[in-house]
Amino acid sequence: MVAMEVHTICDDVENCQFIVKPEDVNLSSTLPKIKVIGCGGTIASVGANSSTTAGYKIGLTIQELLAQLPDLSEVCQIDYEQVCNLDSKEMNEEYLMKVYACISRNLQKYDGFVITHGTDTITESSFFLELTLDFSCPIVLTGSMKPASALSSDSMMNLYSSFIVASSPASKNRGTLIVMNDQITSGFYANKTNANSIDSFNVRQGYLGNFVNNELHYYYPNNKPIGIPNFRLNVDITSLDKKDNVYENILPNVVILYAHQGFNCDLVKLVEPHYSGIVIATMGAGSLPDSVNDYLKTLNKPIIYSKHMDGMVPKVNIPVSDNCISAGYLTPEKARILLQLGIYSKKSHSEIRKTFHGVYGG
Ligand SMILES: NC(=O)C[C@H](N)C(=O)O
Repeated sequence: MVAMEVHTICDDVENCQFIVKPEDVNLSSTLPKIKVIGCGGTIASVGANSSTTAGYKIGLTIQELLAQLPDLSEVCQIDYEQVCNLDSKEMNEEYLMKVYACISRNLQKYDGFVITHGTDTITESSFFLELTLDFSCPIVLTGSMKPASALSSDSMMNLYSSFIVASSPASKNRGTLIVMNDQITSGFYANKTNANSIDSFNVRQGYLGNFVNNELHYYYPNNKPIGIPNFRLNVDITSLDKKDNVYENILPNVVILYAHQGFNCDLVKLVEPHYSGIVIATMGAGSLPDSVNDYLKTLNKPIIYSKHMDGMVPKVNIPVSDNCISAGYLTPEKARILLQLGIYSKKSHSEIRKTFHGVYGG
């Protein structure tokens, strides 16, 4: 791994004014108390040199990132916890549950949370946390598209603006938020739309607000997206991140299949016995060959019809069968999470259908 010099604005990170250890959070201070949870991603990564924007490695801890921030001592108190330090392609149920447990345990103690995360799967995590946590405080997820070591990296600015957003009372009751490239987006709606551009988190539903020169502007009053169900997870949040393997296999297995010209039942038959449910990224707005639809109707498990581009799947485009359900506007990745939670909560096919309908017009 290539070492990067960390330019520390606080000479003594351990004792600097706004970064504190969890046990040192001053509960009587009137400044908002923000917990930052480090998960890794490009925001914490280092390239071979300052022009490198690919092939970089995760190289910075959350503490090292915090050390590069401008002074926030008049804005908030920050403490940190490194839950993992990974490219988000390695994020899985285990790490997601650790993040869930960390926030659940600390909800009463903090005024807001910032999660640093790889952008490839940041919207899966924001969507999962939205559906499983019962919260009104700001939960901000951020990442970057260029490594922290790159010229014009978006890494530190995204992190900095996330603290401003998480510290503001105006950010309460808006659900999970993704703060990237000066834009504030709903973590429920946001999708990554480009693999390279720093302006990647565009959403049809619009940005919630903007961040310019330390000023935070929301375009709409505080509100969460409509119809979001809340799933109660029956997990021990106190011991969840202490024991090994406690958090594995909590959620049922759901697979995503990607349809294309010539798609047939072969792959479906191969994977079907191993999964509790299947999401299919269909062609267009729910299209699958008739032979595949006929087979899927016979399965005694939920099949979610999603699209693999922008748009939605109207109900009339999919087979009329108890187990065949439209994902509405949901991407296949988010449909997978919603289906996992539905099956975990022992919902019937018609209850799962209602959930998809309510959450995103499925
Ligand atoms: N921009 C990024 O963060 C991409 C990186 N591969 C990740 O998801 O961890």
